[in-house]
Amino acid sequence: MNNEQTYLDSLFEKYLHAKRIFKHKEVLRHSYTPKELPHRREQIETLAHILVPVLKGETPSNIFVYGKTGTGKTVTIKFVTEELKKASKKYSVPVDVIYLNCEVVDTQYRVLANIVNYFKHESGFEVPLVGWPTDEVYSRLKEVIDAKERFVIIILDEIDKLIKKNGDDILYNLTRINTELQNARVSIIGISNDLRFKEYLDARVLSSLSEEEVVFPPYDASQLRDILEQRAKYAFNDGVLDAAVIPLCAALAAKEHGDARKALDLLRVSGEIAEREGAEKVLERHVRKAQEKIEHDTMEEVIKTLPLHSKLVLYAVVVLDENDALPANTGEVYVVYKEICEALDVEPLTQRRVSDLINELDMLGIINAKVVSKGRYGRTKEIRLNIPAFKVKNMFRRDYHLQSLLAMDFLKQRRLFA
Ligand SMILES: Nc1ncnc2c1ncn2[C@@H]1O[C@H](COP(=O)(O)OP(=O)(O)OP(=O)(O)O)[C@@H](O)[C@H]1O
Repeated sequence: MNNEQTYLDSLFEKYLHAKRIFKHKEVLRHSYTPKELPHRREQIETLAHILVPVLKGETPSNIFVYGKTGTGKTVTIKFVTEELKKASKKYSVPVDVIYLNCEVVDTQYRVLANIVNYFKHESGFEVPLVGWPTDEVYSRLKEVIDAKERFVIIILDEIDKLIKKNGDDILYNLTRINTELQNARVSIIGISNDLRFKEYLDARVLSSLSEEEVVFPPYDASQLRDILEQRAKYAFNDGVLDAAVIPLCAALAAKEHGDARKALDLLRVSGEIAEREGAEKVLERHVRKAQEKIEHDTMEEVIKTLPLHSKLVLYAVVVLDENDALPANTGEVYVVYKEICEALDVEPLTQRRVSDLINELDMLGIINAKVVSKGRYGRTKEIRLNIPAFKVKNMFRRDYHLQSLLAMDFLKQRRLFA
């Protein structure tokens, strides 16, 4: 009882008196827009040069922006368009900037409706997010935009998601819209981290979207270090970061195609781990732990969102692993997969489809499916699990279908390998 009391007395004390690691943690969040963007001067200048005609009352070119994930495309475009808005006030040129993330706003209808609704305070009406004929929303859009002389810049972030799902009609319409307007002028900025997406565009649409192209190359380790240092100044208390921390976060993120988001996540999570431990300083070992945690969380997210049959195939691999039967070939995985389907009363897919799902799991890095030559017996796949089986099972515990398999202790019931 006494011990318990002492423990409870200090439950909050130890956290209360722990040295505070963060000064302003929100500075490390994705939603924060920094005031300076190290190593993006060239892209900022190029964009400013393309957009400056607005201030002289001329229509700027459409822009296609591309580069790998975490290379600062979104933050830079937001930064430059924000500056443009400030400058436009000085020169009394009305400019509206509409930012749409096409991962969320993912149909032609929604894009058009969101643009119409951006002006709702001015126009006094709103389009429902479903239900109207698309043509009608498009007519409304022209009407509200053209209500006065102005420049409207429409930013379509993750534009590839929209086009792959719906085709390029929307871009065809939006890039031609100026011919149908009297007063307003529209420019499009499309952002993508998938270059191949250009193949989805009709040649005419592509040439109007890419009147100007701006490329965002990946950051190297030393550039990432500068970015982290600049953010860390505001985010952490003085002297709490060990000298090795920022270089390590930068080096780890540079290994993965120079992703600034990854570098910032590593730094933030390292700080959080140190804080939870009640440590005085963030050290190299906190970064290592942070990396493990982030990898685990990302994998968990990927596994959680797999379609049912991919989960069942993965579960079959886990069963084989727990029975020391890995590496296995596709046929062996298929046998266990079919048993699992039977136990769940789910119609199994064909072995061919399952073989495709195995390839997908391999591409996601969850399993490893290596093709090996078996001499005159031809080629076969050797399938292994890339994550410890118990971790996959822990992730599955929150899944409705797999919960029931775990509950019936399918692994033990299975006598084939016992
Ligand atoms: N030069 C920079 N200076 C400071 N922070 C940066 C810089 N570049 C990127 N960041 C930060 O890195 C994170 C990722 O940047 P951003 O979202 O702009 O990348 P992106 O290229 O649009 O990625 P995605 O294609 O995945 O959307 C953000 O938190 C952003 O603030």
